[in-house]
Amino acid sequence: MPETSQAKSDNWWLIKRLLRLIWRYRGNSLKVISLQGALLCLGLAGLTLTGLGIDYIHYSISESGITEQSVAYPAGKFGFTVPRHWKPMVAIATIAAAILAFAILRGLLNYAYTISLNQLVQGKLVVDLRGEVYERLQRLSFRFFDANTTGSIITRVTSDVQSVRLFMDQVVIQVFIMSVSLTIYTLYMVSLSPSLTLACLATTPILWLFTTVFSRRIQPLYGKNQKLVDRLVQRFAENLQGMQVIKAFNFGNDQRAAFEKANENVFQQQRSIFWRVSLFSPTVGFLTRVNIAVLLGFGGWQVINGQLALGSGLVVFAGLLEQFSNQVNQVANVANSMQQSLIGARRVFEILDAPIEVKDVPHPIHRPAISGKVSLRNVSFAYNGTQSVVDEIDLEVPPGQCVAILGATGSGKSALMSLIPRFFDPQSGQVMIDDIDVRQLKLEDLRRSIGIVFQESFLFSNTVAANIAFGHPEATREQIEKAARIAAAHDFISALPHGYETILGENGNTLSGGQKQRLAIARAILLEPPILLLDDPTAAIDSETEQEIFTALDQAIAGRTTFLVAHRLNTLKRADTIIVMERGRIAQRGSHQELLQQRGPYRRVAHLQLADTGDLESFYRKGDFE
Ligand SMILES: Nc1ncnc2c1ncn2[C@@H]1O[C@H](COP(=O)(O)OP(=O)(O)OP(=O)(O)O)[C@@H](O)[C@H]1O
Repeated sequence: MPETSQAKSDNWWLIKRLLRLIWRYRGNSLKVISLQGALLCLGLAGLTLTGLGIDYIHYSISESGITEQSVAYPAGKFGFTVPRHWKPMVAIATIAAAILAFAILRGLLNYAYTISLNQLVQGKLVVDLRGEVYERLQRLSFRFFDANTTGSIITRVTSDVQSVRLFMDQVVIQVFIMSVSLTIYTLYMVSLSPSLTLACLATTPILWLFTTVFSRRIQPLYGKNQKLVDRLVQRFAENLQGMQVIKAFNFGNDQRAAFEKANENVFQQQRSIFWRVSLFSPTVGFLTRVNIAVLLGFGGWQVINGQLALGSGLVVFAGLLEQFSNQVNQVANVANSMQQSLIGARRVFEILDAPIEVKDVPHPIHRPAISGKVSLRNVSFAYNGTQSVVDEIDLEVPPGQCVAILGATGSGKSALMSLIPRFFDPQSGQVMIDDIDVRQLKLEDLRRSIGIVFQESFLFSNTVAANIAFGHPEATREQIEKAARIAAAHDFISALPHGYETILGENGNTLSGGQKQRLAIARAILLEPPILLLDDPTAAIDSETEQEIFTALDQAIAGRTTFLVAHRLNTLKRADTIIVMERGRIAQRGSHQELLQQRGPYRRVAHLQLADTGDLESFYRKGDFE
């Protein structure tokens, strides 16, 4: 398909989708549109009364002989008339009072309209849509987050959702109001003078043409603008997260310059949009003003020749034309909002439509109690679908056993572990728990049976207790403290100013690395899961604290199937089985003693560490090595 027709059909698809979305709010939209309808009627009534008033004054002047021209008694429109027996001042005061009453009513209705519209778009549409996007983000797999930057995701949930709102209030409702009012104004004008209507509206087709060209030109600019904003937000978020590195490497000025550049790019892009929009609105304004000149010339001539009444004819016509022009002027805003909302909507729908790769099968197996047997059968996995980072792995772990994983960085240890809680699904082979393929197990049951501690753990800006009970808010204080004791965290928590109720800073930045990891361990073991995944939890911790944690963890590991990524011999020795990974494959497997007896990577690592600590000789003396 050529690019333009592809873009056109894309836009149509988006518009249809947006209309379906808005259809959900038809009740409230109808209320808003009805209020606008009432405002339109009141406006017309006020205008008609003004025309009647002027005609009546004109008539009264001619009757009193101030002017020689004879004027016909004003004919009422829409039933508005002045009874012939009324005194002139009474009639004029009554008309003025009626105009005032309509104006007050209009003001009140306008207020109701603004409130209803705001409730509809901000209180309903935006809130619902944001909720849906958030909900979807929770269910999307890690692959989505690898492919999209945090900055882009944040702008989609914030400003792009607001752009979708524009489609409702600035496009759909506006177009509806515009079509109805333009039709009514045109009919009213035709009823007053068909020839004057034709003359005054002659410029309208040029206006439509101009608007179409404008829309086509502006849309790609909005698209580019969103991308630049994404980049700006991303840079900002990274700067905040990496503040420590920036300061440590004295890179503040360069980062500031880079940020300013991104900021400038957004500004330049917005300026180029602003230039076009600023040029478009006055041009449309000028075209509509041409009509007013025509009205004065041609309409004035009709009044002088007695073909048109002064008030209910020319003045009302002028009022209608003014309203007509105001509505047509909105075309520029509508076209602008339309392009903005289509760009935003496309980005929001990209999230709502992103495939949920890891999800429950239609009738998943419900297993609240799992014994913890884990089997991997010929499992291969590639992040990108082609290059395996886990390659044909077979592993059988009976319930309650501890498997330690050793391997060089990038050998696939984390990738292997991430297949057990289904952070990813393997391309081939099966991961089984209690002899059930994890893809058949209810995802909630699966994740509930697994406690995980990552290399670096994220803590929320909440209390210590809430962080430990994260994911299990129903946990009692007793359970929380028990988990903290097992993770050797109770003592330092008790020493905090408010103990378990101490509020942590963002990502627990008021704690040390070791303290954070201990909270993460407490969080993982809180509900005593049958399976524990410990992905090098002490990587960033000194060996003394590591020993302290692992001594405490012995109690947690006992009786649970545990996968433990570790590098230090003292930790590895605790495992029933050790597997050594190399480029996604298991290069060696066995117990500590068995592996020490074999030539291979494990023995090399052991050798190096023992030499480092000065224990190598004593090992040889004890005959641990061949
Ligand atoms: N999200 C990802 N997308 C694509 N490739 C990835 C992703 N995460 C890791 N990789 C790559 O997959 C391979 C295995 O990574 P993995 O994190 O499993 O290694 P690891 O053994 O746990 O390393 P480390 O000890 O450094 O944590 C590496 O080559 C890595 O570059």
